[in-house]
Amino acid sequence: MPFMTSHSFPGRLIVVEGIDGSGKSTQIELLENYLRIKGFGVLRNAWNSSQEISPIIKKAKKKQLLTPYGFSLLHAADFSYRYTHEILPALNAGKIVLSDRYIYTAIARDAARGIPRDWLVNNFRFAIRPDLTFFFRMDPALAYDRITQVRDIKYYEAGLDMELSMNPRESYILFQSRVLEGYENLAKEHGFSVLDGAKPVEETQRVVRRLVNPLIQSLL
Ligand SMILES: Nc1ncnc2c1ncn2[C@@H]1O[C@H](COP(=O)(O)OP(=O)(O)O)[C@@H](O)[C@H]1O
Ligand SMILES: Cc1cn([C@H]2C[C@H](O)[C@@H](COP(=O)(O)OP(=O)(O)O)O2)c(=O)[nH]c1=O
Repeated sequence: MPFMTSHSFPGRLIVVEGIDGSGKSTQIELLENYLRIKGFGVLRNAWNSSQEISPIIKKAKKKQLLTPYGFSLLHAADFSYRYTHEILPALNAGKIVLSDRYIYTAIARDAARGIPRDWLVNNFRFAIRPDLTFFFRMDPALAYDRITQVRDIKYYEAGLDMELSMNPRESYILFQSRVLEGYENLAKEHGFSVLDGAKPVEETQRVVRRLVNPLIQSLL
């Protein structure tokens, strides 16, 4: 069964992927502003953000109740809820959906926790192929330094549950290097638009807009 068929909705699905700290939120916010100013209908949609499921994930995090499988299924439930009730309706209405992370996050990140990749891919067989996927490639050490300039690193984003190292920086680099490997394989398989997350924000956003423009001309 072909994995992730392309879609025939009038809208466009644009995805940003990359490890924590690679610049996804920064770029997607700039792109959203750019598109809204040009008069496009835009829906920005983030990983782990549904009203229905993300509170459960938050509670489970606090108590560290679940295993990687448990969290992977909760994140998949959150995604399928948003996909059905937010993403598809927006695409059907001819909107541009900006997805801050997509199923690739689960495949790369949960596989880095030892979950079989085929099982993960199978959980998301229903999802359509995005029209454009940006992957902000980033050295984990640089990403760590960026994040910790503005906030503390999160327990799970550093992979501290994996007991790779007691040192948060070392753990982050080891865990996110595994996630990065997962992304590199997906980038080849799915033809991601790979950008250098270490480049200046404005330079990257210029490239992002240059790649998005041809995709949305017919929506004008
Ligand atoms: N190209 C860049 N150069 C320098 N700092 C950046 C760049 N892009 C983002 N940042 C900063 O790095 C931090 C993480 O960026 P963010 O967009 O939140 O990453 P992500 O959403 O991928 O976790 C933020 O403080 C942000 O301001
Ligand atoms: C909170 C938690 C997350 N995870 C997994 C789920 C996610 O794939 C990954 C990242 O967790 P986290 O960064 O907290 O989740 P999110 O960014 O989706 O809000 O860690 C566990 O395996 N066990 C846990 O207890």
